[in-house]
Amino acid sequence: MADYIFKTEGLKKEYSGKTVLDIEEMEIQKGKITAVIGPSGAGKSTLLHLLNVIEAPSSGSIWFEDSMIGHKALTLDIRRSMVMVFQKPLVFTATVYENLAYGLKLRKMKKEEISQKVEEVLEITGLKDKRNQNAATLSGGEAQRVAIGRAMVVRPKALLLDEPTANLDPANISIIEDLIKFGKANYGLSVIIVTHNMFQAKRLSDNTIFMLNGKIIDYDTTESLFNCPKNEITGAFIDGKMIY
Ligand SMILES: Nc1ncnc2c1ncn2[C@@H]1O[C@H](COP(=O)(O)OP(=O)(O)OP(=O)(O)O)[C@@H](O)[C@H]1O
Repeated sequence: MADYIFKTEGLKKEYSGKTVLDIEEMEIQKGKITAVIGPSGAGKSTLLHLLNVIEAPSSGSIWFEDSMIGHKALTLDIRRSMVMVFQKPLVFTATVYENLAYGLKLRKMKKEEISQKVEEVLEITGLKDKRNQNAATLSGGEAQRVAIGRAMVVRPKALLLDEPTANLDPANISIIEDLIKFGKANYGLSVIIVTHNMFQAKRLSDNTIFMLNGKIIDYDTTESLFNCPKNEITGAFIDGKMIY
């Protein structure tokens, strides 16, 4: 088995003839948390969309473990092995419990197993007291905890997070970061998180990718990238300087 969860080669994305993503080669390590940082418009969300097969690349190839993936080659098994969570939490107008149980019911899991898995996630999301509340009435932070809990409860192999804690308060950010770490430690999740929060990237990730103008400028362990960046532009960016 490959030691990467995703691998790409010659990945390019163009919109109306303008190249917004151009990555020669990239591997995302399995079982690790990888942060993607970079200024607005660098192509971070585009990269996640391509990995999640929400959008097709203009050219290039993507592998999920040992399988090449794309719109024409995506088995249900692989589709269910990766889940993406967006900045704006998506919840169904149903109880918190029903939201968390949804994906498990879809997989035709036994009631007792669903209950056991949902109880664990209710505990780690801190939503036990809200189990019967309509998720549509939750606060933004609680709703995002439901969205990430729902993504994790089905035990995907990869969790793709696009700025999941933007606009949330420190308490919710802390719960969500603990949730992500729990998923890595207990479910063996591979996580890719796009974040504008440098402190979050440092706190949470094993590896960090720095993107600029659609390209990967730096890709290193988080410790090396933040403590001794090999690239001058990376250093300037993480110091909060304008780089464009
Ligand atoms: N559907 C689209 N049509 C045209 N251009 C697009 C489309 N989606 C993204 N782009 C462009 O691609 C570039 C990269 O966008 P992307 O959203 O990936 O950047 P980002 O690094 O995630 O930015 P941010 O941090 O602001 O979310 C931007 O210039 C954006 O305007």
